[in-house]
Amino acid sequence: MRELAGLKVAEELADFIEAQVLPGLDIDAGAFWSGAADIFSRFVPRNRDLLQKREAIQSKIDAWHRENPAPIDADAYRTFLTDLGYLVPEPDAFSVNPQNVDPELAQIAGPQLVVPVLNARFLLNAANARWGSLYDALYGTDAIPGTPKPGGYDEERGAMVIDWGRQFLDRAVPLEDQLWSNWDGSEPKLKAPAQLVGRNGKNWLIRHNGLHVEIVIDPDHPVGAGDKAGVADIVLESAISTICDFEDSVAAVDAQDKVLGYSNWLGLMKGDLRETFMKGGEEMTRTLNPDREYVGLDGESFTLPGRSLLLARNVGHLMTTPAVHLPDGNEAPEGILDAIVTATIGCHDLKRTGTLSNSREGSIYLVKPKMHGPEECALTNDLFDAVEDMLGLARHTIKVGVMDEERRTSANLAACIHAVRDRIMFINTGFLDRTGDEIHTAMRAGAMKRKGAMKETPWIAAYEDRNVQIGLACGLSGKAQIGKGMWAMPDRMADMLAEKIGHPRSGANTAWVPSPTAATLHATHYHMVDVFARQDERAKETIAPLSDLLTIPLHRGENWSPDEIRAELENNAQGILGYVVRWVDQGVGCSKVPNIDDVGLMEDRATLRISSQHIANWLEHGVVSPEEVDEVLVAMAQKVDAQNAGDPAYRPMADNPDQSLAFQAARALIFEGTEQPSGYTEPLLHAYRQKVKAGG
Ligand SMILES: CC(=O)SCCNC(=O)CCNC(=O)[C@H](O)C(C)(C)COP(=O)(O)OP(=O)(O)OC[C@H]1O[C@@H](n2cnc3c(N)ncnc32)[C@H](O)[C@@H]1OP(=O)(O)O
Ligand SMILES: O=CC(=O)O
Ligand SMILES: [Mg+2]
Repeated sequence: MRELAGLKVAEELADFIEAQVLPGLDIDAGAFWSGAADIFSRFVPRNRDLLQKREAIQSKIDAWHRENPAPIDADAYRTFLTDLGYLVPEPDAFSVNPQNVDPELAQIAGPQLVVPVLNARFLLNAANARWGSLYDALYGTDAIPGTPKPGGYDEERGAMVIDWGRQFLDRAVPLEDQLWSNWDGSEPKLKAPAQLVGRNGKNWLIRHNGLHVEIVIDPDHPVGAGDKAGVADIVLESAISTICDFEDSVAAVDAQDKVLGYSNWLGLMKGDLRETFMKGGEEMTRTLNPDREYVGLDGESFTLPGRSLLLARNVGHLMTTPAVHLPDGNEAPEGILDAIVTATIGCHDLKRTGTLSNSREGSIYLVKPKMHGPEECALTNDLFDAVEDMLGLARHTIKVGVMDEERRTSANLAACIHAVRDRIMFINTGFLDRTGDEIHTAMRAGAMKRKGAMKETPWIAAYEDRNVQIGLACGLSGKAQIGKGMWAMPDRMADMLAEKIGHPRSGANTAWVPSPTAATLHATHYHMVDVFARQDERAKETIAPLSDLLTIPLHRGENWSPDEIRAELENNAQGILGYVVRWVDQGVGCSKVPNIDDVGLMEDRATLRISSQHIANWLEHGVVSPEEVDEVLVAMAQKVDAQNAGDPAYRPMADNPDQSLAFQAARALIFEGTEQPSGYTEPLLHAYRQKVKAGG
């Protein structure tokens, strides 16, 4: 550790900041560390107090439920929450006022991709996923029934893809007097002629609902050769923005991990990130795509962004990091370090020290997760003020995306938005964490419904509705995003196409997707729905009642059979083990884990929070016994071992669960679940991963 302005900073972090981050920024190392030390000294006590407040509130809620067993008296419960300060007064009517927000967030409705920041190969892919091949996305997934026949291009499937693509164009950008399938490749006469905006060589560029569609003409291409208009592909503007995630999709437990994440973010902000890897037996190097060149119909050249607008999701207020120790010897809050370092790195984009630019409007975009209520949002706001002062940035250069994913934030959403009203770039419903917090907050109220049934309960409908309605009432439309959550079945693209259109229909101008392919397919939805018109309609609605939001999803006399209980338990246990084993043993923070029906599910720390809290809740209320849980964990460990048999780096758990740190971590997440702060999984995951890294 190096002593810097009273802080003890891990060597690799100190070296990274001084040798790679600060050069080019006109910030002197001494000033940086004293600025950082000053921010820690000002914000650490407040951060700690707010964490203590979380615990104090939770223990009072626990006690109330013990004294007021279900059925819950809704009025008494609400009075209790008000007296507790859990519910705060609504602010007077106001409108948010962020300045210099890029159009990708304020004006364009389209998909938002999320990508783990520790994986440079995926990160580059994500940044480049601004544009995606619709033909590839359809051909290679279940969006089209069946699978490609092996042995080269499957013409029959190709024909289905082409047909799908033409029908999409007919719906999104119809021709005046014919179907796109009859088009001969001459200048397309669109029903709305102004939608035809330019050319790239022979390709045609169309703009609809703020999104571009490029019709690729290449008669020499195998697909274009068989097409009477020579169409080789339809390329869609897809991942309009991308969240580079330092939080729930990564396993970052020490200075080494943090520096890897920060250095990838630096590569993105400077535009020089590159990664070389083997794919299909060949070495390939991936870099960031340049912007795209077009010629307008008036003959004037113009460019369009070649890359997704990039945001960094910092960690929340809870965790501390061994990368920096405070003068009192304690670890520093990781969220404060993230704010300082990711914003400093963002200055490379503002100063254009590299070749490519991210924010054309000169903003730095940081997403803040897992905040509980307005005081915690105010902490973030003041912290970002302090970071701006330290870096000499104009006030509100750093924008914030507020994840509405904790119950105290949903219940006080207008006040939360008010706390960051001049820097807000989005609110969104992180329904996965939010479900975890729903269970944890009401842990002592009774046994929860099964996980699947939870989606049909009043609280979640009210949560989704209120997020849009309150966002609109606070004036977010046209200024910031109102977003929806993740599609967590990365291989189920047909289902996604059928269901996720519900997000733009709900008035959301973005929704999360797990992969570039999903981004391209989800982009088609924003051609079907005019989101801003939907927002105008929804702005007239009455806001869904808080009482629905506060209705706890308790089991109500459903007569679960032993088989149903077992199935629920097995499903949760398998998901936990399948995810935790890769996190703890291999440092993989986001995985596709097959569920009991062999559907690959995206698992991250938020889905783990739900599964572990759910079993903890059933244990607490005697729906399952500790012995049953232990027995199921061992049985599921065998299953997970079998699922990973092809991975040479995998360490089996079932033969000797007592010796497997991964198995022990999974078990602790359940058996110590009621005691974990807000039901979060990161304290235990970090502790076990650190043991593995230490050679344990
Ligand atoms: C509740 C929440 O907080 S949700 C937010 C956190 N979740 C996420 O960030 C999800 C991000 N997604 C992922 O990490 C991955 O898609 C997973 C883990 C779900 C699946 O990963 P895999 O099993 O490796 O995916 P799969 O084999 O289907 O595809 C891999 C290919 O897709 C690409 N890919 C997959 N996901 C992404 C992504 N999010 N961004 C960019 N590229 C991606 C990879 O680059 C790779 O392509 P390449 O070989 O050309 O590099
Ligand atoms: O972060 C997203 C969530 O659903 O949780
Ligand atoms: Mg979350």
